[in-house]
Amino acid sequence: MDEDETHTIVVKIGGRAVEDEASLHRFLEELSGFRRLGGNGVLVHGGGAEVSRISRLLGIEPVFRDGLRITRPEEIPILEMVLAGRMNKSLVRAAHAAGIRAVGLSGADGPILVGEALSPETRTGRVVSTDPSLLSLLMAAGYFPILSSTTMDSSGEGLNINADEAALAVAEALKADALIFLSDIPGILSGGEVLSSLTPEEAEEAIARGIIQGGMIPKVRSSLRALGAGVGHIVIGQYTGEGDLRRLLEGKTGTTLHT
Ligand SMILES: Nc1ncnc2c1ncn2[C@@H]1O[C@H](COP(=O)(O)OP(=O)(O)O)[C@@H](O)[C@H]1O
Ligand SMILES: CC(=O)N[C@@H](CCC(=O)OP(=O)(O)O)C(=O)O
Repeated sequence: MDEDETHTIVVKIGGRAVEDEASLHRFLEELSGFRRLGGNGVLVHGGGAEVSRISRLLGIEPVFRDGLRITRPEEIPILEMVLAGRMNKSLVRAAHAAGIRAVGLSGADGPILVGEALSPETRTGRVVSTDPSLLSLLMAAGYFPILSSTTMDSSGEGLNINADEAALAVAEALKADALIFLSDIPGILSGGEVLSSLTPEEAEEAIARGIIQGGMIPKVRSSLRALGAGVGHIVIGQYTGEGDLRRLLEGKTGTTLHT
């Protein structure tokens, strides 16, 4: 990034990527450097695997369809405890340790994200409105927002939004220059190889053929919507070591989605 350019990036970090403490620390150090050069951004995090682990301890067997948790009302407090609580606060602490003035939020703060349930039987939702003004206010004051995807509907009832979809909504609302999905895989895999780029047509075909499955489906669908919304650069990949953030932003690693 040139020193006179201001870039706004949205990074979505998946739950399993957060658990790799050494990589997380290196990523936050590089993010801190990006901010010192004048870059802005928001970190949206997941944590679905940890939610499932705690749910099972409490006797609730998680149910997923096409990578989305089919959320029952009794799972909302667990989601809020794990995502808006433990995951969010541990990321905020790790970011401060890397020199980032982080502020932890959930989608319901502001509210940044308001959703609606996919059907009357579930508390899994889709985003219906995004207000980025709280995020912009914090960024303008030098803070770095770290956002969990838990939120609410228009009557204040808790709602579970997939973190990939929350990241898409934020990237769209902020008109971000780039949307980066950091996961536990180096990109979209086909036959064991990372695909360096993918068009919307190729992505839909890969979903239809079962090459893209489970948690990769919401990531790819959110990427395709971000492409349609004019987000400049969309990449799915992994952070393993110093320089990966720059390489992901330059499309030199991971899978870049393009038209
Ligand atoms: N074609 C594919 N390429 C890479 N990963 C895939 C693919 N299809 C399914 N996956 C699965 O998607 C997972 C990433 O999604 P998810 O578990 O939701 O991660 P995150 O927590 O980062 O959002 C990978 O670990 C992998 O198991
Ligand atoms: C509706 C839905 O699926 N919500 C997700 C929210 C967390 C998430 O997306 O976590 P990862 O990014 O780590 O997968 C869930 O309940 O698991």
